[in-house]
Amino acid sequence: MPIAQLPKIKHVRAFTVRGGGADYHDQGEGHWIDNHIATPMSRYPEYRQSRQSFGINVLGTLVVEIEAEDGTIGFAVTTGGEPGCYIVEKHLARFLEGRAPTDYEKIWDQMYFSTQYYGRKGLVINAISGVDLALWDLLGKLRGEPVYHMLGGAVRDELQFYATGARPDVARELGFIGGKMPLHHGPAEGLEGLHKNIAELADMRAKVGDDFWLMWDCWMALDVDYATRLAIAAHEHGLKWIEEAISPDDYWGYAQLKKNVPTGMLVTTGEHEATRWGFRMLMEMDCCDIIQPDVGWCGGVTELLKISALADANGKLVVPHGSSVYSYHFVITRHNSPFAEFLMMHPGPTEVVPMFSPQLLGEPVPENGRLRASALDQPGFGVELNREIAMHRPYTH
Ligand SMILES: C[C@H](O)[C@H](O)[C@@H](O)[C@@H](O)C(=O)O
Ligand SMILES: [Mg+2]
Repeated sequence: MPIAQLPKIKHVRAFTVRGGGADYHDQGEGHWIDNHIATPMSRYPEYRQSRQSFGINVLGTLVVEIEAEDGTIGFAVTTGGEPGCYIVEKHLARFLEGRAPTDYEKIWDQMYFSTQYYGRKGLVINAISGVDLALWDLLGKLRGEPVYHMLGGAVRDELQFYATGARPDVARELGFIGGKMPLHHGPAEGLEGLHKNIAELADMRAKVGDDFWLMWDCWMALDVDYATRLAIAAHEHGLKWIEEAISPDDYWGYAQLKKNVPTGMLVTTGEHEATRWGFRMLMEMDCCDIIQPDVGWCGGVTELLKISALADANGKLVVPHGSSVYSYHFVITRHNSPFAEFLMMHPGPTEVVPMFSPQLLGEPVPENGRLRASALDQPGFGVELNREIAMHRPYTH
C-alpha cells in the first residue's frame, strides 16, 4: 500500500469580518449577551451597562484560510481581528507554507516558541489557534475525513448540551440539560446587587423546577469574598456551578474559592486560559472542578489534545467554552467531556440559531438539546465559509 502523499501547504491568508459571530464578535443592540452583564469593568459605572462600551468587540472576528497546492482550502473562525491578521500573515505563515499539512505538531511548536517572547496567552494564542484549526480542517478535507475521526472517533453516539443565555426556562423547553445564566451584578453594586442576583436565580429556579441544571457565568467580575457569599446564598437554589468568578490570573483565589463554596457546588473556569502550561497551573493548584478551554483561544486542537490528557490524568472534566463545531468534534471523542456548551446567540435568547452566523454555512445546531455524531460526518469541521460576507485582508506577505 503506497503512503498517501498529501499536497503541501501553498498559502496562508488572514481576514477580518465585522458583524455577527459568537461571544466576542459583533452583536447588535439589545442582545442578551450585552445587557448589564457583570464584568471586571463594572466597577466603573460608565462601563457597567454594556460590554461593548469598554470594547469587548474591538478585535472582532479572525478568519484563517490555508490553501494546499491542489487548491483545497481549510479555514477556521476565531477572535482576533486585524492584529490577529498581522500575526498570522507576518509571523506564523512562514512555519506553514511549503510544509506538509500532517506536520501540525512541528508547526504548532514553531508557532508557539517563535512568538513566546510576546505571546503565551490572549491574542497571539488566538491567532495560533485559528491557524491550527484551519490546518485540521484542511487535513480533513484532503483526507475526506471529519476531524473527530482523526482524533480517535466518537466515544458516544451523540452530544448533549447545556445552553448559555439569559433564558434557561426556554432552554429547558428546547431540550437542553441545563442553563447557564450571565451574572448581572458585581461587587460594585454592593449588597443590593447581590440580592438582585439571588432573586434572579430564585425566580429562574421556580420556573425550571428542581432538576434542571442552573449555573452562573460570572465573567471574571468578582472577588473571592463576593463569590463566596454569592455561592453560599445561591446554594439553596441549587446552583450547579459558579463559572469564571474571578480573574484568570488569580490561581490562588480560585484555590481558596474552591475550598469556600458549599459542598456539592462546582467551581469552573478556563475559557480565558491558554496552553497546557496554563491549564497545568489550574490543575496543580486545584483551582476548579471543570476546565473550560475555548479551542479557538487555548491553542487549537493540537494543544487541546494535550490539555485534555492532563485533565484526564487529574480527574477533571473538560467542557470547552462554546465554539460550535470546533469543540463538538473534540468533545465527541473524549470520555472526560461528557457534555458540551451551546451558546445561544439569538438576541432573546428564545430560539436555537447557529453560533457563528453568518460566517459559517452548514453549521449544525442541537435538536432537542442533542446532536448525533453522524451530524459531524463531513470532511474537516464540516462547515464552509459564507463567501457572501464582506471579508477584509488587511495584510499580505
Ligand atoms: C456573558 C456571557 O454569559 C459570557 O460571555 C458567556 O457567553 C461565556 O463566558 C461562556 O461561558 O459562554
Ligand atoms: Mg464563561
